[in-house]
Amino acid sequence: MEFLDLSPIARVSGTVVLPGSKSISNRTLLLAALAEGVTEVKALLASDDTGHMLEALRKLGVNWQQHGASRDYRVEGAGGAFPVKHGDLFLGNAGTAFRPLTAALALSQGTYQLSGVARMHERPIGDLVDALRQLGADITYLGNEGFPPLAIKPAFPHPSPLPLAGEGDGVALRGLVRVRGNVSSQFLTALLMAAPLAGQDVNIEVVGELISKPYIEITLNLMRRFGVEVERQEWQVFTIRAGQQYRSPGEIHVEGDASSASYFLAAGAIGKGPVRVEGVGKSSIQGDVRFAEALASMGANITMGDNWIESSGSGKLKAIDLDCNHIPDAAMTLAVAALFADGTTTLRNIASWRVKETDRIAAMATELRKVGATVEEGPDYIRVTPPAALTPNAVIDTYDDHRMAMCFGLIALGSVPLRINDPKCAAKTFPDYFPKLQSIAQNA
Ligand SMILES: O=C(O)C1=C[C@@H](OP(=O)(O)O)[C@@H](O)[C@H](O)C1
Ligand SMILES: C=C(OP(=O)(O)O)C(=O)O
Repeated sequence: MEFLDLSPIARVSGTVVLPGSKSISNRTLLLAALAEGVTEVKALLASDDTGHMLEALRKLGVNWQQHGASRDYRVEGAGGAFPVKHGDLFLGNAGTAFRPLTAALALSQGTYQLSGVARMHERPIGDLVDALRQLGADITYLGNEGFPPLAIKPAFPHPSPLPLAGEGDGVALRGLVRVRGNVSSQFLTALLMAAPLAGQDVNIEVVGELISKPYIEITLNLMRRFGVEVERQEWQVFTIRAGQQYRSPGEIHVEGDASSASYFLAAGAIGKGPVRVEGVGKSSIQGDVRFAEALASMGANITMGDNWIESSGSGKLKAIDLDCNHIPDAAMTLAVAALFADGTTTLRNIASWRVKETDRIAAMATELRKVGATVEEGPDYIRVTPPAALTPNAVIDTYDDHRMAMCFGLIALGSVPLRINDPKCAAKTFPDYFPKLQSIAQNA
């Protein structure tokens, strides 16, 4: 197993230009592929997750070119469903590729198989498949019921009317789809983005609580930029009227990744700073910019411009008790920052951590204990009490989870050396994370 030995970091300061947002990159690629016209995508994220989406789109007959070695791409939209009507797609562990492509392909009148890494085959997709079946989709589980891999066949004889879903239980809207919202918001995102392919009005009703709501805002924002309006009643019912077609906005600039920003902002607060991240700021459409608020409540000094955020601090943080449902990814950074706090930190409403790249509540608890923390875990929370002094030379396992690798890198700021196993798993969203962390570090 490859590993990375980190020396103690005495302090950090400097500026980091962020890689592109994963969530915006993969949504933009898919919408550009389905749109009429050519989209110039600027500053796309280069990582495993976007690589899987690009590769899948190529196989599905979508032409795209990278401009030289830049992060800029030209995508020729198919003007509707995918041109290639059959194929096997391998999507790694990229939720933002797997879930939205499942929905778009289920409404593309073709025969496809979708698979991923072993962990992707343990990540639930049943709620999305149930919802797509209400629209007439023909989807079969090739492994365990409710999980990838999936086989998709042509849905219904296009453009014949869809079945009347929901009849008999009080609602009889044509094209009514019900989807559960409490496992992953990516299911609703996937339905929303694919809805214009259904050839009729689609009403999506969210059943139960909707988690990770800010990601739905990203979805609606990008759909709007590609010319499709969604009518909504709060977080409950979303209507996509028939007759709308994605149209290229010409050019889309991908913001820096706000979740990736969290590691450097936390570093600035723990390692004195100032650390500035460039690429996200006040005008960001990503919910994870609100990580900065959480860090401020731990005592960090935060300043923000339209396109940058800066953090600094005394090195000592205040413990917090926070509902993190709106920032599920950046909340992992808070769990490690909690090691530098003056008491017990509780992060609540994070049940979705258990079905992501690994069981993140269990993984976080196990690895934090290796550096001496006292950790209590529950079905949907984690409680971290820091030790008097961090245990040196911990060997941190990363569970093929990019965020485990990235947030545990911050432990070097606690004056201890440590080893990170399999640091290259950071490539899911941030291939040069560790060099960038070193670039702002002054070693002790
Ligand atoms: O839609 C998106 O881009 C994402 C939604 C979130 O997932 P959940 O909705 O499953 O919490 C988040 O954790 C993931 O990294 C990206
Ligand atoms: C949950 C994550 O990824 P995915 O898009 O695969 O769901 C993540 O990046 O933290």
